[in-house]
Amino acid sequence: MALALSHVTKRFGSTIALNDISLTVERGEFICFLGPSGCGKTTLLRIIAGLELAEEGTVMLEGRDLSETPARHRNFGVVFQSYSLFPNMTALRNIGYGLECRRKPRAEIDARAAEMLKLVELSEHGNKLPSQLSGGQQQRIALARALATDPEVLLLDEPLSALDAKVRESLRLEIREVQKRLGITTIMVTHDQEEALTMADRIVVMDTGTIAQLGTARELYEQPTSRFVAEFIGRMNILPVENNLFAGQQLALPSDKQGATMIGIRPEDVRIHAGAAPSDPGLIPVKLRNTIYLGHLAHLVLDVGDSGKEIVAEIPGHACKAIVDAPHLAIEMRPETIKVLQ
Ligand SMILES: Nc1ncnc2c1ncn2[C@@H]1O[C@H](COP(=O)(O)OP(=O)(O)OP(=O)(O)O)[C@@H](O)[C@H]1O
Repeated sequence: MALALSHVTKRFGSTIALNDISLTVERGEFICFLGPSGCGKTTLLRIIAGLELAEEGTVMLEGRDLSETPARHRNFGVVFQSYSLFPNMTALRNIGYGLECRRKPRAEIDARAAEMLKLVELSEHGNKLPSQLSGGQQQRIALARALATDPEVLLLDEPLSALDAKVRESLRLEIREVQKRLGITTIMVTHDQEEALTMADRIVVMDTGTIAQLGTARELYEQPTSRFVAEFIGRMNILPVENNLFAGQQLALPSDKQGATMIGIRPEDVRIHAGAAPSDPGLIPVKLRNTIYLGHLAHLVLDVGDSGKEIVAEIPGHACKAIVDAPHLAIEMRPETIKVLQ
């Protein structure tokens, strides 16, 4: 294990920014802290970086307690949201700056800066000033600068959020590729679930200073343990259940899910039966309120009987017409697709 946080707590006045956070990060792993604004993800990253002090708890790197180690001696590479490059220095000098501070020989600095520039595929831009580079290029220089000192851990604080969507998407893949090639342990803060899902080995979903759930993208999507996570990762229909009944219909809940009061079902798991007789057992009659056609797929907004509840179903775009034209519609919720939530 590379990094171990145990019982980290941080308050700002009466605000508890972090409440008893414990987690471990494996060597070479890419971890994302994901959560809504104010949940504490930046504070946690800053505590790991040594830019903020935890009131309680410890941060250990490879078994060493970092509590007494100031930020500049932690050998972490950090990239912030704003590129924070020195505007009067060329890309190459920006990259080599950390090595200059460490008083490395000039030849070593130049060679390393050129190597890092190549790594982020900007070799032909080394002599440009930041103002002569695009936002995406500046952020790649910032990444190269963070990596130049050969840090033990790379910390990324919303590094892509200032960039437009297209650049962001290509940089996601590029950062991930560089991270994998170097095998560097990396922690990234983001509030963008898609970013976390596409980049991270494991995701720490945070909610008001606590860890709501920690897992791979697939675990979080397929087995969310709470409503918060279920709604934060992907789309989820949240439905109230009483005595295994939903909207007056008996649900076929498996034995370990009996007694649930709230269930979730993903739109793509809601099965539509077009033309089904309303009384078919196991089916719940619905009425189509709205169709959102997105080309390869469509979202159907369905009213469940007279219950006042709605369910969103996702279907392939080509199946849309038959459903819209059907005289009766019903949905089926297969037990294995139903998630019990708290
Ligand atoms: N320096 C500070 N002084 C006072 N309160 C702070 C300070 N820094 C953070 N907070 C509070 O601590 C909580 C966690 O803040 P933090 O910046 O870590 O959240 P975040 O999840 O990174 O949010 P965002 O996505 O908006 O950056 C918030 O309630 C915030 O207002």
